Amino acid sequence: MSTAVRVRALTKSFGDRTVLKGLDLDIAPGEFVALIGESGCGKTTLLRLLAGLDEPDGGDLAAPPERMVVFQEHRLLPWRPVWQNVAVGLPRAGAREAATRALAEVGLTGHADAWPATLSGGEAQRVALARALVREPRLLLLDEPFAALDALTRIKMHALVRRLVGVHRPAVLLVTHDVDEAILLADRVVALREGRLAAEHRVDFDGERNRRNPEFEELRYRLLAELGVAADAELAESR
Ligand SMILES: Nc1ncnc2c1ncn2[C@@H]1O[C@H](COP(=O)(O)OP(=O)(O)OP(=O)(O)O)[C@@H](O)[C@H]1O
Repeated sequence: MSTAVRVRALTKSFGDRTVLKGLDLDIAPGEFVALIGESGCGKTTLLRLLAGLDEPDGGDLAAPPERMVVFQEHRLLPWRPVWQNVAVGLPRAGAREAATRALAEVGLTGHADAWPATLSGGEAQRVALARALVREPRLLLLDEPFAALDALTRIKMHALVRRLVGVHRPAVLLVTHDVDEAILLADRVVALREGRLAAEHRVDFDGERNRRNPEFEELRYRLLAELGVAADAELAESR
């Protein structure tokens, strides 16, 4: 089987704190994997290694060079209009057309000449998504890209990302601490705990993929149990 991402026995420490302790992970071409885990467990550390932004201490890591990252904050250049933010780094010939197409895909056709500062948080994240997808990456790395958005915008972004990923078919690693988000979006959910993958589940429900499906609820509680927070979640929800 071909893989987009292949990670074996990956280790990473910061000072005397070992964050990744021999982690294995494969992602197939076009597969959408969500990585969940408690705050500080090393999710962003893994994503940064896959993005080539940091070096592992040990183990093997193979990821395609055609990779793009969308972060929690949009990281747009404030001194460039929206279309130039999308086109940044593209060959000059055809850059405007490519940016225009990408902005249309994320529903921002009318905003090509706007300045980033005039965008809402959700719009800015859609520009960041357009900037990533316009390059047709083989690997799309999403580091909690919806965490700073309000709940209604987040719902819309979930639908948009699912649609766009279905069209462009990159391999995706979504880092999130939101179990529901992971189950709603991913083909496979993996849980990181104490430096290793503690669990993984394929999301292939018989019924529809929404919170009303009992299969959704069952997987959600199983994942919360595997993360060690199921009892806390039940307590919080019974209030
Ligand atoms: N550059 C760094 N220098 C020192 N320590 C770091 C560095 N980057 C991460 N760490 C530490 O590594 C651990 C894992 O951090 P990481 O950001 O990967 O966690 P996370 O699972 O993404 O957390 P969160 O969900 O809160 O974003 C934390 O204890 C963090 O303080």
